[in-house]
Amino acid sequence: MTTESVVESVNTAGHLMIGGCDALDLVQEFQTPLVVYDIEQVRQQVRAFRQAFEEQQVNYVVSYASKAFATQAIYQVMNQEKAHIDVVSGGELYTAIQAGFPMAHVSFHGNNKSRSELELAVQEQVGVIILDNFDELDLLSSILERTEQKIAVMLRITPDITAHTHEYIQTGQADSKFGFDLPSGQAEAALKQILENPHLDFRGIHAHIGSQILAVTGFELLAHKLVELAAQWQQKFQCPIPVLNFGGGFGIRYTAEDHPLAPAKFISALVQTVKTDCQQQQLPLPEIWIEPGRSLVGPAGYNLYTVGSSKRVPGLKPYVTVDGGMGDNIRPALYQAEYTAVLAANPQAPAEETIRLAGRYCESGDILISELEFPRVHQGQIVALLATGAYGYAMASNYNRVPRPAVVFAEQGKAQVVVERESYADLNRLDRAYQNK
Ligand SMILES: Cc1ncc(COP(=O)(O)O)c(C=O)c1O
Ligand SMILES: N[C@@H](CCCC[NH3+])C(=O)O
Repeated sequence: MTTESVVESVNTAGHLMIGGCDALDLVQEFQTPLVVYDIEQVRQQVRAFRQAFEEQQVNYVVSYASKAFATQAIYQVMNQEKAHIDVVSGGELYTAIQAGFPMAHVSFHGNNKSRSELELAVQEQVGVIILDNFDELDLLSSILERTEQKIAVMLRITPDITAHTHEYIQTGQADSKFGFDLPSGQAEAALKQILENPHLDFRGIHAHIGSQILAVTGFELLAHKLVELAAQWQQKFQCPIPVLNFGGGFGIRYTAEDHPLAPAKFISALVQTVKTDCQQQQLPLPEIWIEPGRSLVGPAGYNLYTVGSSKRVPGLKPYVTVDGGMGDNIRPALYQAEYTAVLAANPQAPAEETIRLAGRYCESGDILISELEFPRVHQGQIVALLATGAYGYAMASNYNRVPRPAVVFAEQGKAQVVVERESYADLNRLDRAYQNK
């Protein structure tokens, strides 16, 4: 991919700017590898989705799929922007509690929620639990019976819509581990159980078709499917279906080859389909919920690295290695995900050669960008990987016993650490000597 096609904001010195801060100043202050978020950009994305719904004049919820990047600070930002969140584990839920996030605005997802996770969700009275399977339905029912509590639930169905994206991030195909199957009648059987259970308050139907989706077609198909199902169920069981939740999956631009749609395009196509179908089916218009993860935080994230060693062999594409890699961004190794990078000191510098931007981890597959047209770079220069804000830090590991980077939020020229850089001592904090005498 080419750097020329990337337009990033620069200051008068020609340096990359993130959230009004000079990227080189950020490196000076916080070192590398460093994860930086332009928080205004996050806010703008949330507002763009909300605005798109406002224009359609429907009741809606934008719920941030926090698996994309789950920290107390981002939960605070989402709350300021009136977004709900969805969590998929006790850990994310605990983080949201610590952040003071309103529990009524939390949806709890997951295909194997444990007893203790469900107990925590019930104790905290999260807004809604998205039921994924019969075992969970039984487990939750037993907890509620014992505690004599009630909770709102939605039913996640497998929509059998195959999103045009990487196989590993497809979730809506018929043979998926997520959700209740429709053709076999299992989803309907689950609904009956829910409606018969006085501890469960049925809020609606959920489905998610996949991630990094760049066209509206899948969402329109999903809208047809969920409205039809809602109409059938309402007629058969006389139950209101207050909410249709269409999940997330809205794609973003990683490279010049990606052409994502603006939130307004996705939302108007989705809402228009729901409105038309509801009218045809004589179904009252439900609340429309979405769960964007990647699209809210992805574009706003930057991974800053320092160039270390290079390997240049005549006839072979050079390896230029940075001080991070698959430990802070597993996506290239895991999904062959593509990224764009720029030189922080001069994002507009013309390309001089095609390199492989390699990571520092002991894996041949630890290549962040396998074909990057780039200026000739030297040790000590700073490279910024763009659009790393979703599923980057969130999927970070301590592979090779490398501490995870710090995370900084930059907004209006001010920068603040929101996750400290791990130290070697942090890595050893949970280790215990082996007492084998
Ligand atoms: C149920 C559900 N909702 C929302 C998301 C968020 O997806 P994305 O980050 O692509 O918007 C996912 C992940 O794919 C998901 O499984
Ligand atoms: N982790 C994936 C997305 C997972 C979506 C979860 N349902 C990615 O980086 O693209």
